[in-house]
Amino acid sequence: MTDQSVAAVSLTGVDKTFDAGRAGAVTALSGIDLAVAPGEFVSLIGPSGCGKSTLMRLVADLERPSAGTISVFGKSAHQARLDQDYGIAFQAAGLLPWRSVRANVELPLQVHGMGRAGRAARADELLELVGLAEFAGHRPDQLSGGMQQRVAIARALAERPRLLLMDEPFGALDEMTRERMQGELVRLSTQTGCAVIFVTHSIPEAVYLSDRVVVMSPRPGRISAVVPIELSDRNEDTREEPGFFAAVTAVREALRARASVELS
Ligand SMILES: Nc1ncnc2c1ncn2[C@@H]1O[C@H](COP(=O)(O)OP(=O)(O)OP(=O)(O)O)[C@@H](O)[C@H]1O
Repeated sequence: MTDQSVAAVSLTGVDKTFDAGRAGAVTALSGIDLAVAPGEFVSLIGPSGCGKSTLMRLVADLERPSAGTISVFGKSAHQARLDQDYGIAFQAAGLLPWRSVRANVELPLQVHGMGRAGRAARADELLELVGLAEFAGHRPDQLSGGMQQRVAIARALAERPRLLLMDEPFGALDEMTRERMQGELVRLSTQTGCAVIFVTHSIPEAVYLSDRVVVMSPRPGRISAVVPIELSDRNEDTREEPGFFAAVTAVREALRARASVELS
């Protein structure tokens, strides 16, 4: 059972500076405070270079913060990575080219000792979900970029994680597939109660998916606004509803407000 009193992810006073050689130091993130509750869906949005991917990489323990603390379900980011407390779907699909699509999806289950029949059943279910059932026997390089991305999402979901870290996972998908995947992701996160941190450049996507949209600004990367999204439901009609447009406008204005401060 999930302990609701412990944040899924908590960042406190987090800074990240990169040493960029002769170009000097780059402050990618400064003073980041963010807590994501168990089961909460939070999107990160902001202009290119504002540190969205860096923030995700810190949570996933692929980078270390220069200052501040990060915890994942009350553990250090490092321990959470060792314990594989989350599923990851990042921009590059990161599939193993020599394994079939099915074997890629089964990989985390295999690593954790699940038997052959259980793995196969779960992989079938997930490949059905992402619309790739008939490609189970293909190698990743026989699929388009968007299809590879869907395999990566299926793999991230394989172990029913209580946290998903997703960095522009739908960026390479056509609009119709993207909307279908958004619907599936909402359904999945609601059904499984998993928390999600989701990086996107799309305002409507962030609004459709999220409980809160975190708006970031660059140089240095900071959180400039947090917009709560209060939609009663997410279904096929949601994108046509006045509440949806109002939320899109609120996020757009938060992004614009920041851009106009920078230009002035
Ligand atoms: N390994 C690194 N070494 C040096 N600088 C880096 C490194 N990784 C990121 N940066 C810098 O940190 C800043 C934030 O980069 P990051 O990729 O996190 O931004 P982003 O918001 O995800 O951008 P995008 O929307 O374009 O994907 C940028 O200025 C980038 O150049």
